[in-house]
Amino acid sequence: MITSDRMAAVDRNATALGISPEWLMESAGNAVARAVREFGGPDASVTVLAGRGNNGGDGITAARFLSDLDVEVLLLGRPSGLASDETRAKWDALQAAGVPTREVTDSTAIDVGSPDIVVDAILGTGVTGAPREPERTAVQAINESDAAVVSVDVPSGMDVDTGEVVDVAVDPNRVVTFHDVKPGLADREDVTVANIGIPVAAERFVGPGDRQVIERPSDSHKGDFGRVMVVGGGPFTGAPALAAQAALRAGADLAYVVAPESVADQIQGYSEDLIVDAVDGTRIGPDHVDDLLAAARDRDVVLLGPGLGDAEESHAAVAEFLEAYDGRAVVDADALAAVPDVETDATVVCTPHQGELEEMGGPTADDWEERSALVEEFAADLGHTLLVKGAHDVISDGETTRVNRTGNQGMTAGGTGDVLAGATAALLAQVEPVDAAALAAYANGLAGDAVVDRDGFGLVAADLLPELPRALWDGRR
Ligand SMILES: NC(=O)C1=CN([C@@H]2O[C@H](COP(=O)(O)OP(=O)(O)OC[C@H]3O[C@@H](n4cnc5c(N)ncnc54)[C@H](O)[C@@H]3O)[C@@H](O)[C@H]2O)[C@H](O)CC1
Ligand SMILES: [K+]
Repeated sequence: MITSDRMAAVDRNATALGISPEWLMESAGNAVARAVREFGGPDASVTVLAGRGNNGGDGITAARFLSDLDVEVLLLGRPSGLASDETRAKWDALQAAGVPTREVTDSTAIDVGSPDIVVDAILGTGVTGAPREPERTAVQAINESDAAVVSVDVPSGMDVDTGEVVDVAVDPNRVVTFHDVKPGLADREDVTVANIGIPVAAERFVGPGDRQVIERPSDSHKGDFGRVMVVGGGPFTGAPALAAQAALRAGADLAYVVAPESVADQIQGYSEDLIVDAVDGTRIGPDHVDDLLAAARDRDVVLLGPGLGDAEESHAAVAEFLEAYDGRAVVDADALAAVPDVETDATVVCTPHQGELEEMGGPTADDWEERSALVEEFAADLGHTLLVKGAHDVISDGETTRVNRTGNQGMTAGGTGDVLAGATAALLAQVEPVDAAALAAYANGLAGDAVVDRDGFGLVAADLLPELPRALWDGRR
């Protein structure tokens, strides 16, 4: 099952793998044409009703595959109004093939005729709200015709994510949907799924399409993108500072560091963008837990671990905090050891490297494919999301598992994990855990690739910070 948002992300990932939207449309049109032949027999007459989006492009492509039959295309609009390059290319190919077409701009001029089969390629996953004109009349004309109806991808007018019909939708005899079943089509017996050549890699590997989960609407307010609180420092100071700065670079509105007073000034010294709150002493310990819980109430995500150290008292503090906390948390570094023994209502993303995973009782495997299956099982047992760092990062919540391939051997430098944890925390304030962890891993690796491509090896963790925005947004706004 796949939602339309995830489908759009996977499409984009396929493009990045060299599989162009035009190829996918060619496969989609071919699949529809095959279904029409199966359904209508060798002598069927066919009318394709095509909208201006890519759903229409699939129908236009199908008509070319059916050019040996009595086939006609009704385009709802003008060719100049076709929405994408690939649909225009398919329209030109249809014209060159000499398939008869009609352009209808006025809904009163819609005449489906009396073919054996109508192909419904009016609206697909790009529909918003109820069909407008002339699409609305076209939907009704299909439902009133005596023809058998084959819908392309989704019955036009239906919301594929919910199955809801706002006003009118096509009532088909068959739906040829692409790549995977959409939630709104589950439990229907008239649906077939066509493989259109999107490889497993486009879903499994995190890619540029995974960036589409984050948005920054123009009417946003301060705080909409999260307040992140980093709990750490004591034996180390750079780690919490890096993590908090990474949270800001990954889009958080405010980043707080709660650290022992012995190091608070030093942490503040790294950046004026950080809000540093000092607690007594030289280590985070159980005495601080009440204050941490109180502070966490006003924060969207808590990141536990950067620079915390492995003192017994700090370990105990993490465990006590998680037992009482029910918000969102990222757990990294020395804080990870507390997780397996803790009962918590918190939504937790753990970011171990292979060694830390094993210390948590997790699996080990050299081969990343085997590792990803084992990490999925362990995440399910643990009840938390895991981001296991390595040459191939494995991200799993026990159900959905993704693998990230960005990054390079320059990133073995100290502190890159703190940057990743901070970015994960920022994204966890905005999106679901597995999406946050996958995107953080992707962006962190891409940032490292940008630095090393430009400068060569010798990267330090702070180099990643200014690269994170481009890695996440690629100039999109
Ligand atoms: N990977 C795949 O699954 C592939 C799917 N393909 C097909 O592409 C469509 C989605 O295409 P898209 O262009 O995004 O959207 P639509 O064609 O569904 O419609 C957009 C079109 O319609 C206009 N519009 C939106 N809402 C309404 C409305 N309520 N009333 C009237 N008009 C509306 C909008 O302005 C656009 O012009 C998917 O379903 C598949 O069929 C690819 O071809 C192959 C890969
Ligand atoms: K359709």
